[in-house]
Amino acid sequence: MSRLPVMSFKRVLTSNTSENGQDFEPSQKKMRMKVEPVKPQAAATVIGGKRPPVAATRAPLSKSVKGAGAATVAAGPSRGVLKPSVSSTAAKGGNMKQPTGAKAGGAGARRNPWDLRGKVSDMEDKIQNYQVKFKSVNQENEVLKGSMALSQTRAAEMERELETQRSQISEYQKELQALLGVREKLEKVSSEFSSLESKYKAMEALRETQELELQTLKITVSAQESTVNRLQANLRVKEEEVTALQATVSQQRDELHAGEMERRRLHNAIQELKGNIRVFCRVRPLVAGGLSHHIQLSGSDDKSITLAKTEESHTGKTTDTQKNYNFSFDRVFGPQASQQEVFEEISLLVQSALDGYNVCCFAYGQTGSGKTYTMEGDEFDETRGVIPRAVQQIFKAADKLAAQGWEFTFTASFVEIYNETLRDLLHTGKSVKKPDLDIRKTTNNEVTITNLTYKKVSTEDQVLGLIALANQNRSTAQTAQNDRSSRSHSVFQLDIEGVNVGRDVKCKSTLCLVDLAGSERMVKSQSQGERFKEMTAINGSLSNLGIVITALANKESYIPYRNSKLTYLLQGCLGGNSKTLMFVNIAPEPDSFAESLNSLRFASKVNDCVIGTASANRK
Ligand SMILES: Nc1ncnc2c1ncn2[C@@H]1O[C@H](COP(=O)(O)OP(=O)(O)OP(=O)(O)O)[C@@H](O)[C@H]1O
Repeated sequence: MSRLPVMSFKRVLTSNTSENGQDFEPSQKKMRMKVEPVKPQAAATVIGGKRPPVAATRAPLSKSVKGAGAATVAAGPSRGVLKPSVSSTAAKGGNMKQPTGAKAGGAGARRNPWDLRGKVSDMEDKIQNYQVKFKSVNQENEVLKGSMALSQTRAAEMERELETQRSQISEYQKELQALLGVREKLEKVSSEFSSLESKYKAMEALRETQELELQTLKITVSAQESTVNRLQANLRVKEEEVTALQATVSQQRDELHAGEMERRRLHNAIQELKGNIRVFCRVRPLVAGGLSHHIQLSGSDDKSITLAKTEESHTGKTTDTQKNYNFSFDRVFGPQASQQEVFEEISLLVQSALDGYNVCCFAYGQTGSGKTYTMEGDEFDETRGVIPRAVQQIFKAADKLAAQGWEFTFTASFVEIYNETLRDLLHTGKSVKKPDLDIRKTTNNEVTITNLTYKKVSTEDQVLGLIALANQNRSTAQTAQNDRSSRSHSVFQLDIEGVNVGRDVKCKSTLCLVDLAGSERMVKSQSQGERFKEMTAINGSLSNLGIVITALANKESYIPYRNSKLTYLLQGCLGGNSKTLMFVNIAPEPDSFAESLNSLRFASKVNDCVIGTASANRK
């Protein structure tokens, strides 16, 4: 601040004062007139913007220092204006000695070079003037210092205020931060809210859809309820009908059962009328074809057979005599009779087996007469024999009876009797030594064979499989011992057990199908050694069969069943509680005449027997 007067001083000299002092121009009076109205505002502008305090202090200063000086110094650019002020002061003060020449010369007049005193006087005026000015500046400086102190105080106050405001701003910033956090939360909440709102809208839409569906469902349910009501009403009607039908069914079942029992009774009565032992004769066709002349079958019925033998006259003088041997049986089948025809007659007895009666069917005749063909037949359907057909009938009938509440179990066995020794034809073991078979009687007086294979069967095929196995076992033995099958009896047994739980009825029976050994007489075969033994055994068992049947027919107290394995084994199927069918097979060749006659005689004896009334094994 203190440089101002110095600078101002020099400059005033430089710019406005010429070497020759021309700054004291005649127009200085005009200049002073211009300076006087300097306003405080101008000073305020120069000081630099802190207007209010400075303005307040400058007003008095302007008065004491003649305002124009102060204003001139402060204004700077108005330096030239100072000259008139000084001139004015000098003029007023009258201290300045006006050079005579100047006075004489008036304004703009220069002192003469020689007017040194005038010049000195001018210089002294100038110095005085500057001193005044210096004082004024000093005063102004002081004022400015005071102003500056005030300004500093003010600045300190403002600093404090600023600090206060800063701290307030900091507070505000914190609050702003907090508010920003709040705003963030608010935004989050807002977005959640909008998400929830959209969810709500979706839920609302769903609810509306579901309400619609509910309405539809209600309508459907209502429709279904009425349907259910209608159906329930129908159901009640149907239930009543079912109850009535059940009563009818029950009644019809009773009637059916009664009918079935009646059928069995009548069937049995018919069988009894036919005789519990029946004999069928079957003549095999000639191997070479054509007709046999010595066998005559009745054309009127199917029950008679005549063996005619023409005896030549020993002397040749008389005519040859023909001797006829007439036999009649329950049925005689000629060479043309099919397996089916033959079986139709037997099927009634097979039915009896299912009804609970023991049934025994055996084929008797000389070797090659057709016993095996009759009992087993061969593999073709139409030539199947009695055993496969009987098995088929039994399983079919059992299936039908199942509808009436009957349940059946079947057990099959196949045994061979050779030389009074039993052999299990269903044995499948590999051991060379076969277990000994022995005929025993159970506590129920039933005949059973120890160690024999008893197979449970439930289908026809299973039984056919067993028959095939039996034949295989027989043929194996046959190769070891020539023509063994002709000299052994084979006995197929099917044990049948039936139960009708609903009716509390049970039945039990055995179907026994026997292919007997060849019945040749010993005389003809002229057997010796092993063959003699075989023939003895065969003849023994066959003759014992005849004896047993005769004893049964005569109702003898003792029946010699145990005299042979065959009769012992067939004990259950022969006698009072059984139905017996005997096939007598005849070979049609002329050289078999004697054997045929022998067979027919044996069969005739059997045919004459009337075995007591059979009773079903019912419980
Ligand atoms: N009714 C028949 N129709 C056609 N062929 C028959 C008839 N009877 C038997 N045969 C045939 O005669 C032959 C002898 O019959 P089969 O073997 O049945 O006699 P078999 O009495 O059982 O003899 P074996 O005592 O040796 O067993 C067989 O080839 C058989 O096919």
